[in-house]
Amino acid sequence: MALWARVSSQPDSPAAGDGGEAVRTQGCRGSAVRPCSCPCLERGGHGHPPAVRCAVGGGAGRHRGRGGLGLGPLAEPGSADSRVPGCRHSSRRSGTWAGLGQRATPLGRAALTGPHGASRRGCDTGRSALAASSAAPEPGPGRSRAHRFPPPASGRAWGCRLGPMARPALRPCACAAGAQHRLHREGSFAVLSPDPLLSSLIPPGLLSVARARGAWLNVLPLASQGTGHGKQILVLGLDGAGKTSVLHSLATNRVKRSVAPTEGFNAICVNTEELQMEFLEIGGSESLRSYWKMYLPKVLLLIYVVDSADHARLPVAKQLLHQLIQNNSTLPVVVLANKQDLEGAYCITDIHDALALSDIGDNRKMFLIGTHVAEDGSEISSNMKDAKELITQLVLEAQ
Ligand SMILES: Nc1nc2c(ncn2[C@@H]2O[C@H](COP(=O)(O)OP(=O)(O)OP(=O)(O)O)[C@@H](O)[C@H]2O)c(=O)[nH]1
Ligand SMILES: [Mg+2]
Repeated sequence: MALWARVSSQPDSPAAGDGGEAVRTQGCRGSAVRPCSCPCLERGGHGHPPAVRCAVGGGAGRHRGRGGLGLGPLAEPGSADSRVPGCRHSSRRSGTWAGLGQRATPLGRAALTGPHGASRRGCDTGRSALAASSAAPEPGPGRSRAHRFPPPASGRAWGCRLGPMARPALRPCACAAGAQHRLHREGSFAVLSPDPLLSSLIPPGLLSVARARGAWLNVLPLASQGTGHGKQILVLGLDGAGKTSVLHSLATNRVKRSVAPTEGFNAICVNTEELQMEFLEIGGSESLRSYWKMYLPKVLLLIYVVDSADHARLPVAKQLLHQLIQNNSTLPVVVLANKQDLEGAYCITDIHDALALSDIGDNRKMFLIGTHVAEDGSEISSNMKDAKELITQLVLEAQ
């Protein structure tokens, strides 16, 4: 049961679709909805931050039964919904996901959507549904250290992989970009990069860290039509949050869980119909976090992944996120509340509160999306597709 949220953004959000088929939404709105009494929040107790507006998405339209938490002026304000007395709602749809509108308020903005359809019972419902559908075991404490990328998927997003752990010697890359590649030998590992632009993403310090750890780095190539002008997206979050797993899944459209921590970084190129995007994940372990901020000025978008079930470290995740973006008031941020399949996972409302997203979302586009990478090999879930589409739209808008 996907959960997504727009925490705040500009009124001319890309999430605001053209309407199209109707998406039933209902909800409530107010400058200080505390606690919320809308159907999506039956679990109660959490309330909303001041000026948060909530709305529950209906089951029609392209949501296909997903629920979500939309925070921010996703769409133009809508009309009052007579089905929920005293509530207003609005909805617009763009592509495969719908945005819930809001009115800007001085303190913050938000629109929450809960699970759609008959069982509109709040985040717990969504979580248990996910847990029931997940056949994958929870990650064990000792993950393999061998960090491997999946094999090329339809020759598009994946293709080049070099490094001493995988292949002892450099050899010509057989990926689509072929001869465009420049090989860089860095001590015991190799970085393969299709063009100087992508190469420039890699900080020398990070290369050293990776070399010291004997890690092998992956810079996946642009597609053959690559222009060298990708749209960089930074992917950050604490170690174990699921960054690599999410990226694998976004790139291949198949669920592929990572089995080992990222010792340096991963750069992955994802092509959509509209554009080519370069995702750069920097590992979340403590020693790598100092590199995070180096990239913020260079990127169009920040994706911040949190482990929704790792309650103990949410304060750390919050602190790091706030520190990261405190000096950048306009960088769009997409927070992925990952591992929604786990029984103990916080729903996105709780994640919103735990990360204090209303404190950092006033002037920027900010989204909160519940994701999970549950069943290896299966097609990615609809909320992951939504996330991909949202990211694409944000990047397009940021250009
Ligand atoms: N249950 C569950 N496990 C997940 C999910 N996403 C990732 N995992 C598991 O969580 C562990 C960490 O995933 P990674 O993708 O390596 O996390 P990461 O954020 O890249 O971690 P670092 O590279 O160390 O910063 C792995 O065992 C994954 O299989 C998810 O949605 N649900
Ligand atoms: Mg990783």
